[in-house]
Amino acid sequence: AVLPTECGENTGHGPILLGSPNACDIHPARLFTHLVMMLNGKQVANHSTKESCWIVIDSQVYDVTSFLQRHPGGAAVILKQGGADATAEFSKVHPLEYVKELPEGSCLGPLDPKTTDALRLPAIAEPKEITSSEELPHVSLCVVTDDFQAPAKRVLPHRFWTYTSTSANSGLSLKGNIDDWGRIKFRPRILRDVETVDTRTSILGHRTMYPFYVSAMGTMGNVHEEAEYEMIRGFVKRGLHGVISTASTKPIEGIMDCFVEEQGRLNNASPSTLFYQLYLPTSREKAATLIKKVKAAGYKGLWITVDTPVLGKRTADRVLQAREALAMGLEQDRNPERPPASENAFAPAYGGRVTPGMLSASTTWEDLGWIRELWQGPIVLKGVQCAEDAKLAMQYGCEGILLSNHGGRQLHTAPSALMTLLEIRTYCPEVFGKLEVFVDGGLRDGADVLKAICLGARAVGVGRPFLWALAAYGSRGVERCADILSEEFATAMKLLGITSLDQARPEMVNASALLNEMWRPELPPFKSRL
Ligand code: HEM
Ligand SMILES: Cc1cc2nc3c(=O)[nH]c(=O)nc-3n(C[C@H](O)[C@H](O)[C@H](O)COP(=O)(O)O)c2cc1C
Repeated sequence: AVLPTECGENTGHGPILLGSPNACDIHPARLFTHLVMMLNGKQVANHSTKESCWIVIDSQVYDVTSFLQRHPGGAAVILKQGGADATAEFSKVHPLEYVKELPEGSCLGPLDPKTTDALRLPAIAEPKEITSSEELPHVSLCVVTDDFQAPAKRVLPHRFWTYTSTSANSGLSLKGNIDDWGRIKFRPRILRDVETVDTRTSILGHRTMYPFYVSAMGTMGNVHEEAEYEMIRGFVKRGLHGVISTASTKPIEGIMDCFVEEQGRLNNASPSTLFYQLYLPTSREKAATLIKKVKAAGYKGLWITVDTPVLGKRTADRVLQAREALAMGLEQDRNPERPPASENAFAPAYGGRVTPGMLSASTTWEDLGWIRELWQGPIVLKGVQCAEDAKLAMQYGCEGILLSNHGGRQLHTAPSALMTLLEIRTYCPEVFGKLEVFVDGGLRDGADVLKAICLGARAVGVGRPFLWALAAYGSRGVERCADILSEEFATAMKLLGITSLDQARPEMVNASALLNEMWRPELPPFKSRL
């Protein structure tokens, strides 16, 4: 028998090494074969149909035929890679360790590195409108956050643009988020000395330069190859905090390492902190493992997303997925409403599909008990949308609540965060003294942040503007986006007549237009006196 002799190398006729860093779990029945031969690129290239689909990931060959219809992201995206090296495409959306989730026996063995030229090329990826950032307007021409949209749209493949820019159902929640900021007006004070202003505050005890932070956004690898790393490089330089998504492209620990490295480069002068956004998997064991990992990595707060027991209806993504499936000859792509029974350990990513095992729809308030025991740090509920739940969060001892409708991506016609903020002010103002209240959704102008602060919010989360800035200009864009918001914010403070955030008062804004539409408990039946 031929035994493994060396690590990670193929001599052409020698054995293949199990235990090499990228060796997969080869089915025992195939073990012997794998000890003596590698797979040839030409052989792999012959398996590019839905009847037999092989792909290469990280130098290993996988038979994914049976997995095609079970892939939560749809069959078409994998079939496009049939007979080809899928590593690049795969790494854009999943950590490499995801391959372990393929059905047992899928790994056929290593690819002979001398035969990679014989592999198929993946079906042509959607061309970007432009390929070089030099063709984009100079970053300094972005003077309001909306200016990042057009460059991002040009750089991103259409489906990723769609994924980031659209929302649920007919898009009314997203529109409401954006519009409501404009419906609150300032009531400025004059003739106060506003020569210098202090824009600093703290979030969960961590100092920040400005009362806004970068919202949790999944699968950033779609918008920039350095994904979360590049986003971090931008916002740490500006002293902002960031919330890292469970659905991140890069691993939990890698993201923290990048953060620490960036901090080191700045001589630890940036007050930035990383928090972690948690999507609770259905399996408590998996959830516990994840929480322990997050804690060990050093994240400072757990932001549990509570507005996503299931994924909202991402209409535009659905259309694209149906088109893509048809283009690959898959008339019936997997019905998004009927996910495969198998469970997997990963975060919901994107694409508007239901992802089995990754979102617990049965979570209740009582679950906060065991989560807290494991986590033992500050907890923020992300996605509180009415006064009653704000009060419950207070009673359950949460350190914070984030009023949010998930950027309009979840419940159709869900209230904007500002509407919920007003509801809380009206029906349970005691909440403000007990926990920190954050808002997000549709914030595009730094001046608007100040309205939320006047109404009692601690800070505002900003999502898409940072994502688009990252897509078009990398960390430079993120810095620029932070600069735009901070300059607008500081200017607004001066024009409103305040020099520090503790001077921001509810009477400095006129929220009557929103208050008129705010929910009210049903009045007793009206009795006519006539
Ligand atoms: C190894 C096992 C795999 C697992 C467990 C897995 C899991 C997932 C999950 C959970 C999603 C997110 C769906 C959503 O939230 O909408 C997804 C999407 C996606 N996956 Fe995979 N995947 C695997 C393999 C692959 C492979 C081999 C490829 C090929 C390159 C791939 C490419 C993609 C793409 C492009 C999407 C986005 C789909 C869309 O936008 O509709 N995945 N996958
Ligand atoms: C592309 C994209 C991905 C997102 N991914 C997540 C996520 O993984 N987890 C989460 O809790 N919220 C996620 N959100 C919601 C944001 O955290 C935030 O609530 C929202 O984007 C704020 O609205 P804005 O984008 O209009 O600023 C995502 C939003 C977008 C646009």
